[in-house]
Amino acid sequence: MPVVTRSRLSAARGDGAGALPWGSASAAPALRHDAGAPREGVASKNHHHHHGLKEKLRALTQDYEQQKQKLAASQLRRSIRCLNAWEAINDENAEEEEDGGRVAKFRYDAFAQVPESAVLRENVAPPQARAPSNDGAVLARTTEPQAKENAVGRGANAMSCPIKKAVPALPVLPVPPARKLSLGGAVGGKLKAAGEVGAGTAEAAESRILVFVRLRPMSRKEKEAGSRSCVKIVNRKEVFLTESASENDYLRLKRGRDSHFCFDSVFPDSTTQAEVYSTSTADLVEGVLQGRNGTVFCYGATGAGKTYTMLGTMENPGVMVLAINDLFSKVTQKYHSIKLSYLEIYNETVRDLLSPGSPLNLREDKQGIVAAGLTQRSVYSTDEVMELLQKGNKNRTTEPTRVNETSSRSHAVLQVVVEYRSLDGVNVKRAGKLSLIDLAGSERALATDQRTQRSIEGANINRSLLALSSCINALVEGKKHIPYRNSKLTQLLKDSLGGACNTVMIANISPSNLSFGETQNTLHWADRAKEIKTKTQQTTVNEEVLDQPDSETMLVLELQKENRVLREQLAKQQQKLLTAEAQLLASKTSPQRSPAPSSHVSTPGSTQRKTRRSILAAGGGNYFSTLDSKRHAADNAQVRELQRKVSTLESEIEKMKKEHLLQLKRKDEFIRDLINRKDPNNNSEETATVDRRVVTRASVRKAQRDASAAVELKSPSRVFTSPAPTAKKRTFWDIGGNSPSVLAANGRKTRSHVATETPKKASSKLLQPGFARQTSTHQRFT
Ligand SMILES: Nc1ncnc2c1ncn2[C@@H]1O[C@H](COP(=O)(O)OP(=O)(O)OP(=O)(O)O)[C@@H](O)[C@H]1O
Repeated sequence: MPVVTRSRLSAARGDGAGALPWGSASAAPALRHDAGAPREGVASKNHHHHHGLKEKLRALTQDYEQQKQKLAASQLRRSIRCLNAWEAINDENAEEEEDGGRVAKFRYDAFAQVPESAVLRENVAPPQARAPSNDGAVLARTTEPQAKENAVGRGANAMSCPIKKAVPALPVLPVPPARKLSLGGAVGGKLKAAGEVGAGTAEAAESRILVFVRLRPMSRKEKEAGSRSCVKIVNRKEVFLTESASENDYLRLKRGRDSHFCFDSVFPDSTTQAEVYSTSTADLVEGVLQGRNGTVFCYGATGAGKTYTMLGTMENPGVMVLAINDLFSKVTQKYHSIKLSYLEIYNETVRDLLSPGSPLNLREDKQGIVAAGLTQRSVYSTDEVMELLQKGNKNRTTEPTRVNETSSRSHAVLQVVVEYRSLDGVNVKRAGKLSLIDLAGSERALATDQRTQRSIEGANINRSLLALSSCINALVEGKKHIPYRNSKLTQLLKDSLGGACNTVMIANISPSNLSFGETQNTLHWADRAKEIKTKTQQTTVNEEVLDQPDSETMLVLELQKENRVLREQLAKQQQKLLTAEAQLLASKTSPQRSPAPSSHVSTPGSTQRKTRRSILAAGGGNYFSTLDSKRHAADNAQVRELQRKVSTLESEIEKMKKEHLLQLKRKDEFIRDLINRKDPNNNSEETATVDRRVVTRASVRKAQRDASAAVELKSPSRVFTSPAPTAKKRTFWDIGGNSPSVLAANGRKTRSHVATETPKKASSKLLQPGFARQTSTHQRFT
C-alpha cells in the first residue's frame, strides 16, 4: 500500500508548505495517520516541517477571524441602514395620503439597497434592527423583488434580517385620522376629514352633527366704531380667537380668553353662498331624495349673518333658496311630490307663516314632531316656493335692534317633504324631510334693546337657546333624559338632534373684537355640538314597500292625484280672483286711497305699515323682475278666464232659477187640478189658500232664496271667504301704552309690516324693490 507522506505530497504538488491551502484540513487525518512512522530522521524532519505548518495555520486562522469580524461590522452597518430606511418610510407614509404607489416604490427601493449577501450571512443584526420583525405581521402584498429576496433568505438558514417581516409592518402604519361624517357613506359616499376634530377610525361608523363656521365681513357700523378683527382662520378648519392687540401676535394666542377651535370647515368672509351651500347642504338634499331626513340650522349671535346664510338676498340667495332649486332640478314630477310648510317660534308660540292665525300646538306622531294644523302646500316649481317664502317672510317677526336693523325675533323653520312613489315594478313609497332653520340671535339684553317688548323677546330667545344648549350638553354626555320639552324650539329639533337625521349646524360669527364674547360663546357651543351623534342614517330610510295595487286602484290613485292637483290650482286661481275683485272694489269705492301694496290677502290688523326691507321682498334683481312680469301676464290670463267662468256660472244660475220657478208653478197647477177633481164643488177657502200660498210673491221669493242658497253652496267661487279684515285684537301696545312703532293686531311687527314702512335710512343691499313690484301688480287692477 503506498504511503503518502507530507513531503511526497508537497513534492507532488510542486509547491512548498506555504502553498498549502489553509482550508486543506482534509490533509490532517493523513498527518495523524503518518504520525506513527518509525523512522527517526524522517521524524525530526517531519517535526520541523510540522511546526512551520502550525504557524501558518495559526496565521490563517487569525486572518479568518479578522475577516469574520469585518464582515460582522459591515453587516451591522447594513442592518442599521435597513432600519433607518424603514423609519423613513414611516415618516413618508404619514405625510402621504394620495400617492400610495410612491410609498410602495420607496419602500421597495429602500430595501433593494440591502445586498443579497446581507441576508445570506448569519443573523448579526442588532436587536433594534430585528425589532420590526417581532410583530410577526403577515405580508399582505408581496412585490416581486421582495418575494425573490425572501426566497433567498429562506434558503439561507431562515435568517431574521427584517426583509420579509419589516415590510408587512408597513400596511398598518398609522393613517391620518379621517372621520366618516354623518353624510359619509350614506349620502353621496363622501368621506370628509375633520382634521383633528375628535377621534379617528373607531368613530368612523358613527354619524355625527357636522359643524361649520361662517365668518361674515366687518360691517360698516363696526368699522366706524373702530373695531378690529379678533378672528383668524387657519387651513379652513381652525379658528383662532384672540383679544390681543395684533392678530398676528401668536405668542399671546394661548393666554387669557384667547382660544382655538377646530371644525369640519370654516368659511372665511369671502366665501360665496354657493360654496356654503355645496359644502354644507348639498349632500343633505341628496339624502332627502333617498328618503332620509336632513336638518340645517344657523346658530349665532344677533347680527352675525344667520338670515343672510339661510335666506340671502336677491343677488345672493342663501341655503334655503339654493336647496329648493337643487331639489327641483333633481326630482321627477311623475314620481315625486313636494310639500312645503313654514313656521316661526315667537315668544314660545308656534305660528304658521303661510296662513297666520292662532298659535299651533306641537304633537308627536309616527312622523316625529309636527305642528298640528300647520299649512302644508304642494309645490310644483321653484317660483311657487319663492312666492311662498316671500309671503312667509313678510309674516315673520322682525325688529330693528341696536345690533341689527332687521333682527329676526323668532326662529323660522322651513320644512320640505319630498315623497317618492314608484308604481312601476315594485311599489315603493319613500319620504325625506328637509328642515332649514334660521334661529333667532342669541344676545345680551344690553346689546339689543332695553325696551319692554324687545326684552321679552330677548328673554324668550335666550330661554330657547339655553334649552338648546342643555339638550346639546345632555346628548354629548350621553344622558338618558334629554330635556327637549323645555322649549318649543328643542321639541321641534328633537328629531334633528337625537333622531335619525343628517344634521348640519352653521355657526355664524362676526369678526369684530366688540363681539368677542358672543363669538366665543357661539364657538363654544358649536364645538360642543360637533360631539353629538345622531342615529346613523344608513339603514333608516323612510321607505315602505306597499302591496302592489291592481290596475284599477292604480288608475284611481292617478286620477285622485290629478284631481288634487287641479283642485289646488283652481283654489289658487279663485283666491287670486277674489283678491283682485276685493282690490278692484276697494279702489273704486275709495279712489283717493292708494291700493294696498301686497298681492296677498291682508292679514287682520295689518293696516298700518311702514316701508322697510324684507330679505326676499328686496333686491329687485333681474331674475325676479322677469319672473314677476311673466307671472303677472299669466295671472292676467287666468283672471280673465275665471271671470269668463264666473259669468257663465251666473247665467246658469239665472237659468236654473227660472226653471225652478216654472216647475213650482206647474206643481201648483197640478195640485190645484187634483183638488178640483176631488171636490168639483169645493171652490172654497182651502183651494184659495193653496192658491194663495202658491202664488204669493213671498213664497216665490222664498223659493228663489232657497234655490240661490243651494246654488251658492255648490258654486266653487263661493267656497272661499272674502278676505275682509276681522276685528282688531287687543295688542301688546294697547295694553302697554304708546307704541314706538307700528304693530300688527297681535302686537308683533312682521316683515310685511316692516316692508310697508318708509325706510328711515337706506341701510343695506336688501332694499325694497320687491315692493315696487307688488305695487305695480295692484295698480293693474285699479
Ligand atoms: N356673509 C355675508 N356677506 C355679506 N353681508 C353679510 C354676510 N353675513 C351677514 N351679512 C350682513 O350682515 C347683516 C346682519 O346679518 P343677518 O340679518 O343675517 O344677521 P342675523 O344673524 O340673522 O341677525 P338676527 O339674529 O338679529 O336676525 C345684514 O345686513 C347682512 O346682509
